[in-house]
Amino acid sequence: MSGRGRLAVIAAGGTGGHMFPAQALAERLLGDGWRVTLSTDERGARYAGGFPPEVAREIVRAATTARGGMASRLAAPLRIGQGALDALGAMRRDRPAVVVGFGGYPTIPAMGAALMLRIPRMIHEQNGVMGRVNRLFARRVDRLACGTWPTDLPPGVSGVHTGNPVRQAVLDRAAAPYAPPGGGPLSLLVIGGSQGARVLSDVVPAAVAALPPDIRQRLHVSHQARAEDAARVIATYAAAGIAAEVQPFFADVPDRLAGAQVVVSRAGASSIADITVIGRPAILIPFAAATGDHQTANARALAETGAAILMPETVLDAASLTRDLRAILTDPDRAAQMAAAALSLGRPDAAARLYDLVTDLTP
Ligand SMILES: CC(=O)N[C@H]1[C@@H](OP(=O)(O)OP(=O)(O)OC[C@H]2O[C@@H](n3ccc(=O)[nH]c3=O)[C@H](O)[C@@H]2O)O[C@H](CO)[C@@H](O)[C@@H]1O
Repeated sequence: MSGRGRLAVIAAGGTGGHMFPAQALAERLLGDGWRVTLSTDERGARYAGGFPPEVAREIVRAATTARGGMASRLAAPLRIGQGALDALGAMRRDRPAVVVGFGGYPTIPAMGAALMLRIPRMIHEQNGVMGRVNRLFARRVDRLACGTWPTDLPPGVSGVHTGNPVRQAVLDRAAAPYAPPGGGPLSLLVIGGSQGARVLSDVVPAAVAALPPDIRQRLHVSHQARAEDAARVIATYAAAGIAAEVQPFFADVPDRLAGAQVVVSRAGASSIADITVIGRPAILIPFAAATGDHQTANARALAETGAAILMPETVLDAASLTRDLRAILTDPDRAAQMAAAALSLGRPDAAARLYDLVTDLTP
């Protein structure tokens, strides 16, 4: 095994969008004999439940200067500095062979410490527009791996396209045969990223309730909704006689994706990676306020190949969504073509490519 017990520190934080690709690389490294430490903050640790238990956790102090009230913004540099000291101490002690950052403020301490100690370093950018922290380190790393092609790489910086790595549970369903919508049961999956999306709870149940009765009667909806939105989502589906499961986070999304005839989703990088690796038709509603509108950039490739319908939030309403859902659910040929187009964009080898970059850096 080429890892031979060497240590890789994986730094990720903020949302699941950073944590899930990090998990995919961690799974791969462990499988090849590496030891892995996850460096994150308390918020990031909430999304680390799926990491293999062999992965050690290093919870660092972290903060953001981009959000929050004035007092927390002013205190942020101090907290980041404390976090960097935590990370520096841990790295002096453990001497990792490589540090890989996946973006988010909690990666600043680990990436900064690796820079100071001249430990080989790499970042992975998931989106079509770079995140702030990855941009900060883009010139100070040995490799920049890209999930898609960022439109705003800093001048003189070149990236390596790896795709966005997906978790093993997604790989286990990769290219699972698609059952186009026919006369039998129909399944719709609604996901709003790792935190759920209020707008999907505002619009999707009403759109589904307006589908023709013969579709509604055969439909099962899995709808991820924030806890505060769940009651009204459940009530709308129930009033329309639609079988629906509503949860704040589905732990078995790969299975639900594999079983879906159509998916309504935000256009976060991992959601798109999952949809394309398994290969399902999608209606994508990018989060308009994402940094640099990167979700629209993420969704564009799917829309351009006919894998997905891209519906900007500005034009989103229940009637448009009903129209598009109906178009897919009543046209098996089109649905099958969309599923095949999605699959053609999937990168099931992304974790392996990322892993190859790690081993290149650590001969
Ligand atoms: C609001 C926001 O700024 N989101 C950003 C965040 O993504 P965010 O954390 O929202 O989500 P992503 O779409 O990248 O990933 C969500 C992951 O959670 C999974 N899932 C989702 C719902 C569920 O019930 N169960 C489940 O397992 C999805 O299948 C996917 O694997 O980081 C991403 C990567 O930098 C960005 O592209 C997103 O724009």
